[in-house]
Amino acid sequence: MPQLSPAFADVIELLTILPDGDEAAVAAVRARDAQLTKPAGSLGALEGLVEFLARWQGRAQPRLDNPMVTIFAGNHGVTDQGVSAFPREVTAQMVANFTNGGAAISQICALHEINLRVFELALELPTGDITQEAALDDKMCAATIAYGMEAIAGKPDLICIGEMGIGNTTVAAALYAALYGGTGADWVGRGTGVDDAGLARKADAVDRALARHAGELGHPLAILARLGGREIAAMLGALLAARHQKVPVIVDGFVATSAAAIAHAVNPAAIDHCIFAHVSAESAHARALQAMGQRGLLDLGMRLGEGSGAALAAVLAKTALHLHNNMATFESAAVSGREG
Ligand SMILES: O=C(O)c1ccc[n+]([C@@H]2O[C@H](COP(=O)([O-])O)[C@@H](O)[C@H]2O)c1
Ligand SMILES: Cc1cc2nc[nH]c2cc1C
Repeated sequence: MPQLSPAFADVIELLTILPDGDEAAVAAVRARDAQLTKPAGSLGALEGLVEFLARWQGRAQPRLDNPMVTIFAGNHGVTDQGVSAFPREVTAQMVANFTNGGAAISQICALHEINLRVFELALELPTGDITQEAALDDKMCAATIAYGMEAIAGKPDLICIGEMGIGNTTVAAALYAALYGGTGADWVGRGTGVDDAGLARKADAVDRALARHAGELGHPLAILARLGGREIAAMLGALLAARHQKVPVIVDGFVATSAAAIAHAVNPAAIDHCIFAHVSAESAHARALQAMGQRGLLDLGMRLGEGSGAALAAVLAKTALHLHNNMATFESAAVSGREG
C-alpha cells in the first residue's frame, strides 16, 4: 500500500481522537419522555431524534435555536465525459438561485426558519477529470477539508450537510466503487436525469477512473483526492468539525453520504454523530448506506441534493423536540398511567 501523504496528518488525527456522546444527557431525555402523555415508544423515530440531539449536543435539554443547512458547491472535470444531463455552468447558476431564494432548499429553509449557508468552492476551477488525472492533489484536498470546517462557524446547534455540483453523482459513484468494490454499473444512477446512453457513459467513466488510479487507492483519503471533489472534501471537513464542536449532523443524499463514507472507512466511529436524512432515488444510495450499517430516516423518492432531504429531516427533528419540550406529563394533565 502506498504511504498516505503527510498532508493528511491533521485530518487523520481528527478522525481518530473523537469525543464520545453524552449518555447522561440521553438518560435525562428518556426520563422526561417516559412522563409525557403518550404510550412509551409511540412517537417512534421522533423519540430517537431527541435522544440524538441530546447525545451529540451534550445537553440534557437539547436545543434547536440555530439549525443550519450548509451547501458546498464544486465543479468537476469529469463532466467532459458527458456524464450529466445538465451543463457545468448550472452549478454557479444554482448557487445564485440558492442565495436569491428561488431554489427548493431556499424555500424549505425560509418556511421552517432554518439558516442556509452556501460555500462556493472555486467553481471556475473544476477538479481534474478523474478518467485522466487526480481530482485534487493531496495538499489541495487536505486544505479543502480544512476549509469545510468553517461550516460550524456561527455555532449552529444542528448542521445539515448538502451539496451542489454538476457531475458529482459520477464522482460519488467512483468513491463508493473504490471503497466497497464492484464496477461503475453497480454504483451509477441517473443523477439529474441522464438517458440510457448517459448512464452507460457514467459507468464507463467510473471504470476508467478506477483503472487509471489503481494502485493509488490504498487509503480512503487517497481515494478522496484521486476520485473525489472539492465539495465532498469540504463536507468531510464540516462533518469532522461538527463532531469536535458538539454539533449533531444530518447528512443529505447520495453525494453527501459519500463524504461520510470516507470518514467511516477511516474510522467507523467517526460518523456516530451523523444521521442519514433519507434514501435517495439515486439507485445505489441504499447500498451505500447498507455498506456503512446505516438507514435513511425518510424515503420520499427525492433525488435533488442541495441539502433538501436533510432539511426535511431537520423539520422532523424540530417537531420532535417541540413535542418533547411542550407536551404535558401524565401528572400535570391528570391522565392515568399504564395499568399494572
Ligand atoms: O444527493 C442525491 O441524492 C442526488 C441525486 C441526484 C442528483 N443530485 C444532484 O444533482 C447534481 C448531480 O447530478 P449529475 O447528474 O450532474 O451527476 C448535484 O447538484 C446533486 O446535488 C443529488
Ligand atoms: C436545476 C438543478 C438544481 C439542482 N440542485 C441540486 N442539483 C441540481 C441540479 C440541477 C440541474
